[in-house]
Amino acid sequence: MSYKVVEKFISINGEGQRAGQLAVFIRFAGCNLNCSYCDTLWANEKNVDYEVMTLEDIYTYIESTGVKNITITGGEPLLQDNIFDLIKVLTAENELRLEIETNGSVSIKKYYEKLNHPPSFTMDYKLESSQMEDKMNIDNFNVLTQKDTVKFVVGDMKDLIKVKEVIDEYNLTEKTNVYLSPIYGKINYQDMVDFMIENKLNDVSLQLQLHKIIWDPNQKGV
Ligand SMILES: C[S@@+](CC[C@H](N)C(=O)[O-])C[C@H]1O[C@@H](n2cnc3c(N)ncnc32)[C@H](O)[C@@H]1O
Ligand SMILES: Nc1nc2[nH]cc(C(=O)O)c2c(=O)[nH]1
Ligand code: SF4
Ligand SMILES: [Mg+2]
Repeated sequence: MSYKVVEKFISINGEGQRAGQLAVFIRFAGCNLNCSYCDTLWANEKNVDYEVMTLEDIYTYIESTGVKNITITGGEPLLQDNIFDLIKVLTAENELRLEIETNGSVSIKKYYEKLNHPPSFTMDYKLESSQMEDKMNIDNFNVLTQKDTVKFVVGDMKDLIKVKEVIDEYNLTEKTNVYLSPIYGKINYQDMVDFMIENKLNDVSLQLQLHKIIWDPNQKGV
């Protein structure tokens, strides 16, 4: 079994429930979507340079870092051949905490049905600004748990209004964690907080991508 890895690195997680904590990142090549704002489009290009790694190579690398939080991302990691096997191995280790960044278009059901300890999914709900909203697999909302997160990456007021509608329609804050994150450089943070106040968005967390504040926002490998 082999995987197309475009980068692997240690950093702090800049996003999600474990933001600020050390994490080891494995980024896979290729994606089925083409979000208007994607900050890793390079990883989705057909001729991107990648390292072929076996399951054992990835496991050995992760173990060698001594870091317990693992983030698997991309690209769209769930489309990587044999990704189920890698997730199975990494979730079988009690002391590791696996987080998967996924784009909301791929079914995550089988991970709940077949694994004793499913990973934590951070699943985007792509809004109009992304131009990918019609690709969402809404069925995923039925399987998410308190370990998971739905993330809305917002670019404007219209996106924010939709966020509230989707949260209400699917009772998302009762099922799972809900995060709001700005498209980098696109929307004023204070306008987002004002919207949260005006609409009583309880149980929703505003998230700024820490790594884009700490490092150059275009820097890879951080
Ligand atoms: C690069 S994606 C890879 C994983 C998966 N394809 C997805 O979209 O969730 C990782 C996360 O970065 C977010 N992201 C990408 N570009 C962004 C940007 N310009 N500003 C804020 N978040 C961004 C995505 O929405 C997603 O939550
Ligand atoms: N530091 C850091 N944290 C992250 N959390 C999720 C990331 C991603 O690209 O999926 C990411 C990333 O690219 N860098
Ligand atoms: S789904 Fe993720 S990797 Fe794919 S284009 Fe959108 S943000 Fe980029
Ligand atoms: Mg990123």
